[in-house]
This record gives sequence, C-alpha cells and structure tokens, in this order.
Amino acid sequence: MASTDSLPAKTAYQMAIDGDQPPSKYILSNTNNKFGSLETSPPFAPVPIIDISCFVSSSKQDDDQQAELAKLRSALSTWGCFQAVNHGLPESYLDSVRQVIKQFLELPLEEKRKYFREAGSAEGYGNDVTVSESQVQDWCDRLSLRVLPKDQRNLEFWPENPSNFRETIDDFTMKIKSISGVIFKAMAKSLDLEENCFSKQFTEEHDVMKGRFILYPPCPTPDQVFGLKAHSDRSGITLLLQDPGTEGLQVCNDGKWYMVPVLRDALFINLGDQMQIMSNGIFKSPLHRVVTNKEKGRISVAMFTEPDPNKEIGPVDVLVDEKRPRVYRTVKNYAVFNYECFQKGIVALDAVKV
Ligand SMILES: O=C(O)CCC(=O)C(=O)O
Ligand SMILES: [Fe+2]
Repeated sequence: MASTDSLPAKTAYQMAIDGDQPPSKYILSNTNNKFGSLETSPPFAPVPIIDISCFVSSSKQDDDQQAELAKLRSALSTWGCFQAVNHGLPESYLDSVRQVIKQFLELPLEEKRKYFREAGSAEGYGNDVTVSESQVQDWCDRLSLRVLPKDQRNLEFWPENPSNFRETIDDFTMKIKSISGVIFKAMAKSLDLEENCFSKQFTEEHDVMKGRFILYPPCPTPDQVFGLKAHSDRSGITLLLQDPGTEGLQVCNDGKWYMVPVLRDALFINLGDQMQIMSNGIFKSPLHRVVTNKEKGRISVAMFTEPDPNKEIGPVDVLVDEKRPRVYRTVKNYAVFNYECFQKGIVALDAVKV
C-alpha cells in the first residue's frame, strides 16, 4: 500500500496550542473537496432516538419492541443512523473512557511518537492516511487500534500512559461488542430475518473491531478546514461516543448536510458500507464529516465492527427477489478493497454494484 505518511513536525493539536494558522494543505479548495461546501452550522438532523433496552429486556411489552424495531428500520433506511439510548453504560463510565483518550492525546508529542503509525499501517497515532500529495489534511490527531480479536491486538500501539488506558479500552471494547450484538439482532428482526443472520458474522463466530480515538483541537479558521473529510464508514456498524461539550459531526441526507445533535448519554450509531451491501441496499451507509470549532476542542471515540475479512460478504439471499434484484456482488476483505478504491478516487460502494 503506497502512502507517504510521516509524523509532521507539528500536529494539529500542537499548532492549536502554539496559535498557528493552519498550513495550506489543511485548507479546502475546489480541487481537494468534492462532497459539498463546508457549512459550520447547518440545521440539526432529526436523527431518530431509539430505546435499545427494548431489544434486550423481556420485561418490555412486545408492542414496545415492535414499535422500536419499526423505528430502527425506518432510521436505517433513511438516515442510516440513530441515537441509541438506554444502552446500559452510565454517564460516569462514558466520561472515564473519554478521559483516558483525552489524557493520551494531550501528552507531549515525544511521548506519543512511540506509538506513531508507520506508512502503510492502519494502526497507531497520527493523522489520516495520505494517498496523494493534493489530499486535504484533517484538523485532528488520532490513535487507531485493532481492539478485536483480542489475540490480534498489537500492544506496541496501545499507550501505557495514562496507566489505566489499556484496561479502560479493553473493558469498553467488550461492552461495545455486547451492545453491537444486540443491534445486529434487532436489525435482522426489523427486516423479518432470522435473528442471528448478521450477529453471527460480526460478533459471535468472528469479532473484528477497530477503535479510532480522535482529538479535534480548536481551529482558527473553521470555515476553511475540515476536522474529518466526508466519507462513509467501511464497517458493518460504527458506534460513536461524542463529546458532550461540542458538536461537530455532520451527516448527509438527500444531498444536504445536517449537524448531529449531541445527546449526553447516547451512543450515535451509523451504518457502514458492509451492512448496506448485506441488506441489499435497504439500509444506508451515510456520508458524514466533522467540522471544527474556533473556541472548543472535541474528543470522539469511534468503534467499528467488521466481519471476518477472509469471508465473502454479499446481500442476504432472502432480501434479493424479483421486486428487489441484487444490487451488490459479493466481496471479500472490504477494508483493503475500500482502501484501494480510495487511492484511485473511486467510491467503493459504487465499485461493488452488479
Ligand atoms: O469524530 C466523529 O464524530 C466522527 C468520526 C468518524 O466518522 C470516523 O472516525 O469514521
Ligand atoms: Fe466515519
């Protein structure tokens, strides 16, 4: 994988501390931005709020569950995302997760350098993967880790400072895995499919999960710089813990951009490309991006669940019929496929259409 990454002399975080103006490679232009102009305060997205305790608790009335399942199906086939509430993780627990990430990402550069992501590697500390000289840079510092399967963790990238980083992220991973299992089952039920048809590929027989821990420092020119460029996720689903103090995430619907509201105790869940493929296009993997803020920084925690890269995925058989012909062909190792498309400037989901 050809890429030209090296840790810059200054990361966005250091530039923000020093009061530097963003260098030209961070500034948007007509040639480096193809997904619509940057609006820092578009309307709020009326993203559905779903009570996911209905999907686990047998004490809830069946009618309640049916209503939430209908809401889930509608949310995922229109917005491709929803706010999950009543997920069982207390606010103080979520604060402790954000805290270890903030502590690591705010360490001096020399300390973080030990975990630097090498060119061609998906793991470690740094900025986005650089695939072309003209690529606009994201105004963020981030750490990417493979968190599952446990025996494939590369601990050399797992910070030892703060000292509770590893145990906190390990515990959070297992809790997110369990919530993902509930959501994959609910997604299947909402489509009248056998309840395990997605969960067995994502959280039972195989569990591949990546974590991305991001710090968006304040930016002096938020109307010219993205925190994160527009993209769709390559995952099955992504579970995102937002910063309770700062908005920044935007989602695209029908060609228009909306700001995702921050709900203090919610997990924001968006569908990734692989679930769009498996649902034969019924569910949507939405384009999303992050804008920066002049005064305030923002921390976010994104957990990506993916199927086994060695197994082919494709539309579930019963979702393909005369009324809804097969939209996508089968594909293996979508992460690598997606990266190769990105390098060529092609949208991966378009490239897997039949
Ligand atoms: O930071 C956010 O709010 C979104 C992060 C994201 O979209 C990603 O890491 O893929
Ligand atoms: Fe994303």
